[in-house]
Amino acid sequence: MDANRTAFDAVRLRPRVLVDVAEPDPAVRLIGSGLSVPVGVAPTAYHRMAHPDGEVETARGTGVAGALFVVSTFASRTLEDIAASAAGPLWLQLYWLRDRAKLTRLVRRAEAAGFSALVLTVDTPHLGLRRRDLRNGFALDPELAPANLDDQDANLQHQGRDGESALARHAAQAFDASITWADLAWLRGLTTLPILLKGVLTAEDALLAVESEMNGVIVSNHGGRQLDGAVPSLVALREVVAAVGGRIPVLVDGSVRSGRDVFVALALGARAVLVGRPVLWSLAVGGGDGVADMLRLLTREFVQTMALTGRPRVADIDDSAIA
Ligand SMILES: Cc1cc2nc3c(=O)[nH]c(=O)nc-3n(C[C@H](O)[C@H](O)[C@H](O)COP(=O)(O)O)c2cc1C
Ligand SMILES: CCCCC(=O)C(=O)O
Repeated sequence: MDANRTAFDAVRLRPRVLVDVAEPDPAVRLIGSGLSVPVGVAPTAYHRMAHPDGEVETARGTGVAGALFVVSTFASRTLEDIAASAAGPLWLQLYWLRDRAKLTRLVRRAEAAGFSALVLTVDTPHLGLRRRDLRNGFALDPELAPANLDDQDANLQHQGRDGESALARHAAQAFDASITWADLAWLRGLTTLPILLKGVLTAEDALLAVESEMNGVIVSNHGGRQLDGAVPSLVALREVVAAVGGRIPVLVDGSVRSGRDVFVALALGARAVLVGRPVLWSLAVGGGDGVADMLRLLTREFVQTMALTGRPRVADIDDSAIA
């Protein structure tokens, strides 16, 4: 997690001057959707831990800011309720469940509710070793549950033995850790929605994603929550962008905390970024309005960086903008 942040801080900008920057334009199109800014909400579980109305508020605030919302498999509100309060594009993040009938139902509901892409998270065959969750015996509040999995039997609300995390126990029960590249054909055949792979950190896997007819990759080390010591996502971005060679969009997440960071990611070849923890913090503080404020702050900072680097259009942002 620290290395993700350090990688952003290490980048320096090369501003060009005497360029007409009277009206920088931060808007983009991404996988068929128009966005006011190349930013999306990263999938994070259980937004009702941060706000009583959970993902419904996140969707409202994200729509106000003209950004994208990637809804987690572990959303704590139904896909239908989230869609009803969304004013912008929604994508659904998937974990590959052992129960393929359940996975299929999730995809069908996303299609029916108007979700416009799927994001398969591939860095979590098992949950990472999260020592704090083990020490505090992490379990969900009895009020909370994964609203889209009909998993009443999941025992997520029950603390287990000392040193056990209910999340890790549930992941071990529910996730299929045996899937390989060959299994992607099944998902590809299930739906016509675009599919992106989240959690790619190498050129080799990015090439396999292209060969597997995936529609995008999200370069991510899961915010440092999975493989401790993995390469920072901003560093991995360079080799992934080079390998993909513009054939499919590359997104990145991990410690994006300002509009300058958004600019840096785009200069290194990302088409958009996802933001995780700041969404939960702003949701806890101010609900949907808090999320909208945070995303508009990122947008203002991004526009400011475009102006002061002399790159008034998103298409002008390339690696000539960084030292
Ligand atoms: C509390 C929390 C829950 C998360 N839940 C999910 C999830 O359900 N699915 C997923 O693909 N990633 C999940 N992630 C990872 C995020 O999507 C993202 O990759 C990571 O947080 C990096 O972004 P950040 O540094 O801006 O937080 C979670 C991250 C956090 C902090
Ligand atoms: C069982 C997975 C929980 C959500 C997740 O991906 C995370 O906590 O990072």
